[in-house]
Amino acid sequence: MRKRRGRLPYPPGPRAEPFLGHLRKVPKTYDESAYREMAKKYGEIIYLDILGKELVLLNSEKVANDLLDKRSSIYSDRPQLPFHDMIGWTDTLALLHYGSNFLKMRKLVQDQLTRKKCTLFEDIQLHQRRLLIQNLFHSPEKFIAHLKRFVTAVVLEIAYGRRVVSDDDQFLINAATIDELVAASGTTGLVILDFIPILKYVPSWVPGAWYSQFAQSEIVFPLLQPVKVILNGLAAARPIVKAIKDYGLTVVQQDLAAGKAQISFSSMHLEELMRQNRDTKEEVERLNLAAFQLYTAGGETTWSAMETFFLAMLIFPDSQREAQKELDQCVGHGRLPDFGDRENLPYLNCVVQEVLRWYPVVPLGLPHRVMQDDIYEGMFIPKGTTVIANVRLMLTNEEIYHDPFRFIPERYLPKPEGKGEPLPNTAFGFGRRICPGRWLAESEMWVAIASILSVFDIKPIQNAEGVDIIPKAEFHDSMTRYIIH
Ligand code: HEM
Repeated sequence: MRKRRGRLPYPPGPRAEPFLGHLRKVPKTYDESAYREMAKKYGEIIYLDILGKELVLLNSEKVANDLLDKRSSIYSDRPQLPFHDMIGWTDTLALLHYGSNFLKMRKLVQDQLTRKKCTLFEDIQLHQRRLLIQNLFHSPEKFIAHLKRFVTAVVLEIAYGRRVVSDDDQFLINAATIDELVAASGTTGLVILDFIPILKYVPSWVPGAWYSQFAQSEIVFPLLQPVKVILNGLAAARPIVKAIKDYGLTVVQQDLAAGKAQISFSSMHLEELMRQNRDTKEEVERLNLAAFQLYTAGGETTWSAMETFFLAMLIFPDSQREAQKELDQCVGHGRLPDFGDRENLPYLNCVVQEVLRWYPVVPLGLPHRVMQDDIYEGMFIPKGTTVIANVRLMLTNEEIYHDPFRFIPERYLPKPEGKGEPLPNTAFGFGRRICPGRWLAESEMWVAIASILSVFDIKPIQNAEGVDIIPKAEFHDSMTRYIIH
């Protein structure tokens, strides 16, 4: 353990090399078994220095809660993310630095998405799930597209009051472009890589370096092809992001002027600002970014979780049958489940939780940054350190979750039916940055999962010999995680 100028030690970690620090000691992509080994060796909190960038990895829920939750007042900043800055991404809530603008924008979003207020959006979800079921019935092979459309349509209607009516709706196209950008934040980092080739070796999970994984991948992002052709760089995406950011609120402003705006997050706040004569450029821009964040943060994450649900049902068919048995008993065959059934379907509720735990959508959470020097259990954590919660490790901790790599929904049921294991709340992050959309996400997942299982069996396709092809649980990691097809 190194000493900080002869005083308190940093948290433990591998031995560093001059200049490179721990660059060569950590795996290049997010290799969870390597980080598991590291955690076994060095413990709940690990210090790493990668080319002078100080990082602390938190490996247990206790330490994450102690720092990110209980000391939230100093652990709620985000690190500098130059590549995301280049595409004009860092003024959105999720990446915004802590400060008064963040607090105001966070309040706007959070107040709208409380557990209670989410019930206001149930009709939107019920309408969209009906379309989801119809779409799955007509073209089950396009289930990923249907899931994307479902989650995107829900958040779009909440944000802007616009109902998606066709697949070529401009809002859907914008959302798809944004999804690609989030995933490809890297490819476009090639510009920087050209200048500082050593960055290629920075592990892709290091915040701001997601690009390095994609720089070498062969993932194709069709909507972004023109961007790559023009400049092969992130900066070229900036005007696209700006245009998409402004699109939604402009539509709402036009609808309001024409007297045909539907009630939505944007219309309500805009009208309120106008009523109070507070519709300054700054306030309107904050609202614009908050609305934009609703559908960017709320789309890909929830869709990715739904995709994980399909995978789990293929690999663990017994859980599917158990949930269907419960649905048959409680809801019967004459109707689709609705939110009133939620409390009567304990097993199904556990399925939703287990999807969030089994393969968390954001396995390393979003990075936090400590705003002042701190001391934790005798260890020194310098101001400016990036703090990463290894959520995947926490949610597969054998001391908390038995047989953690298996999908076992009943683990959450009280004893003796279940094991009374804790719900995987850490999947939504920590402290003042905890996901404000968590109630909505769970509600969308619930209604989609309950409806799908009440009318369909999820089964694997078969090869020419009639043998089931069960996909592997393999994921791409970008900011969120999604399944390799
Ligand atoms: C299964 C679905 C979802 C998962 C797993 C998820 C997870 C997360 C995580 C891990 C964070 C970072 C928390 C931290 O920094 O400690 C986050 C932030 C955020 N999420 Fe979600 N999320 C989901 C759905 C949603 C939805 C539906 C919305 C809104 C409609 C949303 C809006 C946001 C926003 C605005 C932030 C940034 C908060 C901030 O930085 O203060 N999320 N989410």
